[in-house]
Amino acid sequence: MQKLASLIRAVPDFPTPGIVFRDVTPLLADAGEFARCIALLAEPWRDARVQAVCAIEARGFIFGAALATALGAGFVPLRKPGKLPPPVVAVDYELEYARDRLEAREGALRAGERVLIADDVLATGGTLCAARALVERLGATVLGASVLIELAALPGRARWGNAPLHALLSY
Ligand SMILES: O=P(O)(O)OC[C@H]1O[C@H](OP(=O)(O)OP(=O)(O)O)[C@H](O)[C@@H]1O
Ligand SMILES: Nc1ncnc2[nH]cnc12
Repeated sequence: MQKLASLIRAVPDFPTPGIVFRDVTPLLADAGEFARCIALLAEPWRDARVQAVCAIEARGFIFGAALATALGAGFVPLRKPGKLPPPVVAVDYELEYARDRLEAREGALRAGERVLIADDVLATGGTLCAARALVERLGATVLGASVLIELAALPGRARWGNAPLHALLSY
């Protein structure tokens, strides 16, 4: 885990003063560690019969799509506004440093489909909770969430509540 963690760069005061940005691009560029990271993310969900991984644009797509492949599940992108053609279903949310909206294709998930939500970073939890609301609005069942990094000083985990939440690294 130490090698993996060493490939995540901490960048102070980005994108705004006071934020320590966790840059995962060095990890993505390391073939062995990226593959190991996906295997470790998949591990707790191997027996969960995940049918679809829903991940959040943009960095969430990288981990979510690889995780879907590792779990033998489909992949459903939850996108920023104006990227998906209509009809879409939308949910508004707040970030650590911005405000945004998530959209999914109407009918992207089947009723009761077993969904794992994936993202790179859990900070305030606004994004992950918006993703859950969107998936539920589409009629699917949220099994839990998988993130690479949890920022433990922020209230993300508390906001997510009691549903399963797996984080590989905590800062
Ligand atoms: O827990 P929260 O406070 O909601 O923050 C976490 C979200 O913030 C980042 O996304 P960002 O909007 O910066 O987009 P990007 O993936 O397009 O870089 C990150 O990838 C998560 O999706
Ligand atoms: N501190 C942070 N680093 C990287 N991505 C983030 N998304 C929200 N907060 C973040």
